[in-house]
Amino acid sequence: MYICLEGIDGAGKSTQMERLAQWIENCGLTVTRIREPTDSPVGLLIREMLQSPQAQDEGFQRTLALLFAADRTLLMDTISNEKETGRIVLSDRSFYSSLAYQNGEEWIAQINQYALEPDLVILLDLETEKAIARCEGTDKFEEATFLETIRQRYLKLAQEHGFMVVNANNGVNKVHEDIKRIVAPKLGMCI
Ligand SMILES: Nc1ncnc2c1ncn2[C@@H]1O[C@H](COP(=O)(O)OP(=O)(O)O)[C@@H](O)[C@H]1O
Ligand SMILES: Cc1cn([C@H]2C[C@H](O)[C@@H](COP(=O)(O)OP(=O)(O)O)O2)c(=O)[nH]c1=O
Repeated sequence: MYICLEGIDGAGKSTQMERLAQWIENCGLTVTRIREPTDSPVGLLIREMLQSPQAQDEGFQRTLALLFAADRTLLMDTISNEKETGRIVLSDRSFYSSLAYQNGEEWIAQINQYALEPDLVILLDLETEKAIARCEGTDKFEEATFLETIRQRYLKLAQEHGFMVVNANNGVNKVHEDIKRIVAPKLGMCI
């Protein structure tokens, strides 16, 4: 099963990924953790480019969208193989991040046509002000108005694609419990 956590910068994806992975492993299942952008040369290039002052320029954004699509294409064989062997793939982000952060829905869908759809997407919905407070504003993507736009796009995607939405404004343990309640029945596990 391919499970993905989505949400704006600072929503708690990395924190919850680790807790969820440990809980699933403690229940005796094998988990493969992935994240986007990856640690591949493409992913490292993306992270470098995100620091650029031009990160939000339209042309730059098109290049980033292509790089994000290329970066995730490298993951697809791994995800397919892990699913075939019955392992759980837990991902921090997916191609839905490109639909939320980059512009041109049809084009984004086209360049991501080889991206696998997660079997379960959990959106960590966080108030933008809290996200800004949690992030050091390390890259251009962490500006309040920009993040609020992204947050609203995620909520629209959630409605269109059946994401499970978790209130990420709560404490870490409460968010973790809410995520477990969603994942447990999908994996035939008890909480
Ligand atoms: N539920 C929470 N309440 C308060 N702070 C949190 C919560 N979840 C995560 N954090 C903190 O917010 C920051 C961003 O969390 P992180 O998991 O890295 O988010 P993301 O991966 O979505 O950017 C970290 O400093 C983390 O310790
Ligand atoms: C995967 C992906 C990430 N991003 C953005 C979201 C983040 O601002 C940035 C780096 O992702 P990430 O390291 O996950 O940031 P964070 O942990 O703060 O959420 O890249 C896109 O714009 N498009 C994408 O397709």
